[in-house]
Amino acid sequence: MGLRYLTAGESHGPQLTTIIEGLPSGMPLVVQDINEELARRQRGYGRGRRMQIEKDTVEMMSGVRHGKTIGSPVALVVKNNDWKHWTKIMGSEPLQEGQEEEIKRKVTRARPGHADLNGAIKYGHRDMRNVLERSSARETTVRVAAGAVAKKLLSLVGVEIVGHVVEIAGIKAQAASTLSLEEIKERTEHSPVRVADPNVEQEMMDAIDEAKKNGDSIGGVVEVIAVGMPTGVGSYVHYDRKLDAKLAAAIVSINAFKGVEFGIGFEAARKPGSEVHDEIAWDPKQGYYRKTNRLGGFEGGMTTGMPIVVRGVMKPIPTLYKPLMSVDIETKEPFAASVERSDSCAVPAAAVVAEHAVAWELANALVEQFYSDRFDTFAEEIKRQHEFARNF
Ligand SMILES: Cc1cc2nc3c(=O)[nH]c(=O)nc-3n(C[C@H](O)[C@H](O)[C@H](O)COP(=O)(O)O)c2cc1C
Ligand SMILES: C=C(O[C@@H]1CC(C(=O)O)=C[C@@H](OP(=O)(O)O)[C@H]1O)C(=O)O
Repeated sequence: MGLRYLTAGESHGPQLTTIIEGLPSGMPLVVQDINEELARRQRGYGRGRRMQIEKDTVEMMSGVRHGKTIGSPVALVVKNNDWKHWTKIMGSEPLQEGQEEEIKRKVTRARPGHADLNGAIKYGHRDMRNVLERSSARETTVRVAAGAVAKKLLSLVGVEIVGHVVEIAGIKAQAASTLSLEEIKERTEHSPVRVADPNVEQEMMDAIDEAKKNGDSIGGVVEVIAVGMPTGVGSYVHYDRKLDAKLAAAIVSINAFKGVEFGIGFEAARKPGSEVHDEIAWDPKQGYYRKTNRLGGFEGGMTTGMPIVVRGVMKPIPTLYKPLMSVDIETKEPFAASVERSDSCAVPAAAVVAEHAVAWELANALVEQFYSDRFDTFAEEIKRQHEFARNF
């Protein structure tokens, strides 16, 4: 038994919804736990006007009573403020005769890099709005809401997690490996680009301004660090039980993410084994540990007990105010792609999304491995695993 969640909702529809199942009963949870994370996702330099329209907050519709989970599914809703401007275009009622052209705002010129054309062909939509409404990263709002619940569970069993930006458009932050997780949290929380290295902050902001001015977009790299996971979570026995593989899928599932690495990542291809693998040591206080953490907290699909370090690369935003060429699906003529209101860089926001995507997978892995219907016994099992590993 693990956790699962679904999301529903269009970008300009009335609301986004998530239903989370499998949380142990008796876990403390309040809306503020989630709202703080939603606010973090909304901050970040480079976003378009939509973020000024929205002020994402969650309504808890089920599964929590008097500040604690009760074992039943937790349903969370985030209303779209923008919906009021889109009720005609996005309404569920059939259109009246003559209304079609007036209100539909049909999208027929696919944006290269977005889901428009493939989605239209797949589902047979002549209006690509039917695709973009759901492929939009607006959905990451409720993924963060579900991830915030996971983060809460993790914090209650001693696992802390942070996501931050390490590169934007080729501008690299100094490695944060010398900083503690707390320091990274503190430094990045008030940084407009969510970067721990203050020396590159302005340069990154300038690059975003420049891209915006040119009607272009830029991408970057985010890093998520998690500390406090017990040793031996995940498994080597089967491909679909490897926890690093699940984290990789979670990162690439985020809109516009194209690659993942753990620890020194792709650098491992260029180094001998003696400079990649982490020597094992033991001391009476902490038990086994690695002298370095180049593999980013995983061996054999299982946690080593060292910090988990996972990075993801985000491509530049596909919607360009100076659009690339495309084809109109009505006429088959070449046309500049549609321009929808858009961000020019969403890497800082995506760092928060990645943090929550990883939090979800870690919480799920703990629930699967230390399953209990009750939160108190679940938390005790995790404590026992820490002790077991320490005394092994
Ligand atoms: C936080 C966030 C904000 C995004 N904002 C935009 C945007 O404003 N305009 C856009 O075209 N794409 C935006 N994207 C990226 C698209 O959603 C994404 O490229 C698209 O769904 C196609 O999926 P793929 O790039 O993963 O193939 C955003 C992604 C994230 C994570
Ligand atoms: C709404 C969000 O991001 C959106 C993601 C997105 C896309 O194509 O992915 C396109 C833009 O939508 P809109 O045209 O409504 O401004 C972004 O604002 C959000 O992050 O909450």
